[in-house]
Amino acid sequence: MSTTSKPLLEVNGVTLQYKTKEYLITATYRVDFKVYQSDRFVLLGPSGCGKSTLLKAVGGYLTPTEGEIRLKDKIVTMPGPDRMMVFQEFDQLPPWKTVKQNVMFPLIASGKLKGRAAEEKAMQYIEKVKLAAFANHYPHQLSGGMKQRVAIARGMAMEPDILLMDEPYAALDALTRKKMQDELLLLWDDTRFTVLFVTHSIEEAVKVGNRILLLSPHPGQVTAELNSTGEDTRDASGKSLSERINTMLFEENVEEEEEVVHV
Ligand SMILES: Nc1ncnc2c1ncn2[C@@H]1O[C@H](COP(=O)(O)OP(=O)(O)OP(=O)(O)O)[C@@H](O)[C@H]1O
Repeated sequence: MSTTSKPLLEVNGVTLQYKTKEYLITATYRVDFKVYQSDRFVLLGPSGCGKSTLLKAVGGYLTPTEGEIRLKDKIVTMPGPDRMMVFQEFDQLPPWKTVKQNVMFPLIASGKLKGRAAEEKAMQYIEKVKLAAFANHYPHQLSGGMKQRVAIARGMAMEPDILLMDEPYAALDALTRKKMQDELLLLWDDTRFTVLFVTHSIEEAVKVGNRILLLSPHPGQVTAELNSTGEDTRDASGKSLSERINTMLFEENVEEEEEVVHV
């Protein structure tokens, strides 16, 4: 990330609400952050602080009540191929499609490419994630880490500006989760994609992110923004980054009732 370059994604004073006839829930309140090219930007905060809601808004599935979201200076108003969501649980790859067919699918479904061109583009990204030898395999023949690479290749083949990942490892056991995080970082070393990553694990945020945005409990507001080297380094006072984050997130928190305003 270079602060002198222009941000890729800007979230400016974004308030997000869920409104129905019966209720109004404020999920985030006036959130600001900027994501730069090749950032691994993590949204971190307790359950219910609005991380997924923010990601949905960046994806264009939800319109801010207040503020704006800009991608390459253009206001986000709807979903688009410039923002690809990498789905939670990589078993969502259709099992009846081969690796190549899985990666080709969004290219064809979106009308971006057809036939041979779609196949070539898919193969280009399958090679990037080092799965060329498995292009004709089916998802059940792959390890979890390989499935993750297919899911990322599928997102990257669309050549989006940013990949969106919502708690991708939440359902995994600790060992598999660690492996998947390592795989993601290796892949990032090779390709330098930009990713906006949601988690509520401090450990995961410190490892996966180069920048971490801390959100307060419901409704989510920015508490702090921190850099991470990937190591849980100690500062001059002897406190590790994860300890400092833990203090910032939880020290003064009292368990709060969800704020539901009946209208
Ligand atoms: N579709 C919805 N309709 C109404 N309220 C919703 C909806 N989705 C989320 N919310 C509410 O918005 C708030 C933020 O939810 P969100 O899922 O964004 O939080 P989160 O930080 O991603 O939580 P978690 O870590 O548990 O996934 C919560 O109070 C939640 O109950």
